[in-house]
Amino acid sequence: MNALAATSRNFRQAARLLGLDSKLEKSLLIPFREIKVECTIPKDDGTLASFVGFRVQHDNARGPMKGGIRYHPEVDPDEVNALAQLMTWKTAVAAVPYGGAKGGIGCSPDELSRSELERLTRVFTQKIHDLIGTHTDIPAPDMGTNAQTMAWIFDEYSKFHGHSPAVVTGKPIDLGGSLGRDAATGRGVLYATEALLAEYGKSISGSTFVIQGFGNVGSWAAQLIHEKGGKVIALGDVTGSIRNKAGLDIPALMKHRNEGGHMKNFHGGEVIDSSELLVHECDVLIPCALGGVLNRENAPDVKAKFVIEAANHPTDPEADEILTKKGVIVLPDIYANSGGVVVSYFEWVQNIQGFMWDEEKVNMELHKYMNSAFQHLKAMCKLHDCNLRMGAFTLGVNRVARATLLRGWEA
Ligand SMILES: NC(=O)C1=CN([C@@H]2O[C@H](COP(=O)(O)OP(=O)(O)OC[C@H]3O[C@@H](n4cnc5c(N)ncnc54)[C@H](O)[C@@H]3O)[C@@H](O)[C@H]2O)C=CC1
Ligand SMILES: O=C(O)CCC(=O)C(=O)O
Repeated sequence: MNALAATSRNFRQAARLLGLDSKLEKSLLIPFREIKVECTIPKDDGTLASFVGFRVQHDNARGPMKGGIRYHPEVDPDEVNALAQLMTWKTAVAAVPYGGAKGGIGCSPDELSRSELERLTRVFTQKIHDLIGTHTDIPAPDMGTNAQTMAWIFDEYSKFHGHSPAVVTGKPIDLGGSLGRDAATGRGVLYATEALLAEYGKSISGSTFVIQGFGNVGSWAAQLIHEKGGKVIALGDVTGSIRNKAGLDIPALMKHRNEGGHMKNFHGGEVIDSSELLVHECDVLIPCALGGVLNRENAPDVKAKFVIEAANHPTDPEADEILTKKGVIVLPDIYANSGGVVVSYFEWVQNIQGFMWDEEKVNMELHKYMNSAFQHLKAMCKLHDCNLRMGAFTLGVNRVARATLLRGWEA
């Protein structure tokens, strides 16, 4: 089942639990707007290269649409659509005043030079600049993009609309980025994991972790878990996977990666086959890379007691059922990885106010938002006698449905 079918299925299940009117259900599912643009750039060698860029704006009942931009070869319209829909429920679960959107360009960022990436980002921005905006749709980083990408979008957009730092979040600090945004998704994952483990009388320091992905989300999650005394015993990325039963030295691994080193060349761990990573023995498994990595093939072999969905849509519905039957507790993406969009909201607020918060305030507010969302999520699980995924979906969908009904449809 592809990401869109899976996300829509979860939405429909939640709509049924909430007893939503079928017409409202249909209207909430259809995206507000789908944008597809051709982006042609001259490569450094003078030849032309064409790419397809997407932005799906799913819903704006609760506020301007919000969501990242992904650069990855597997970006396709259905996936972007699913990710945009997830953003609508995620911003509602997090209780930030936004709707949902997502964008992407089908490309391999590792195979493009910095200047090619800059040209591609600027062309994409030229094609969508009149459809995004501080109070319309606010992009942010996702897989394959980063603060530099956001700086180029901000600069290109500002050529058309004047100085507009709040049109994107996840910017470099020097351009109005928020302190703490770079770490925010990983930090949110830490707070969410702490809240979940506490329900079972467990803690970070007494647990072992396996992490897939060592980019923005995975490396921050690993570092913060390591600082809290958690033992990261296996870790993998696109360059390979490693393990160390005594716990990997995460700061040393960060240094190794920052110097361009591949996983398999890191001396502090034993190389394992990447197919072993997700089924490795551990207390907590944290996928922080691609979607659909937990599926019916590997789910029966998962040994973790908890799965924290730091990636978007890492568990397909078949795997979800298998894991539930096995008694594995899955903390869903629309709550677990919401720390990024929460601090994006703080960045947007700071840009609009023209006032910068210190990092302590950012982290303290993030903690409050993550804990409050967890309490609301638990309450929905109790009310609807459902698992955490349905608890999160009913929480998010109900808030968006209420906002939609209050706004009405009169022309
Ligand atoms: N950056 C953010 O603030 C947020 C990101 N997310 C989600 O978190 C996930 C990761 O995003 P980022 O860390 O931002 O991306 P990133 O581009 O910084 O890092 C991606 C990581 O995934 C690894 N990876 C890629 N393909 C892989 C494969 N086949 N097997 C194993 N590892 C692989 C890469 O090596 C890299 O370590 C995505 O699902 C994204 O949608 C969710 C919320 C916010
Ligand atoms: O920070 C944001 O606005 C959105 C981040 C994102 O794309 C996500 O949460 O999946």
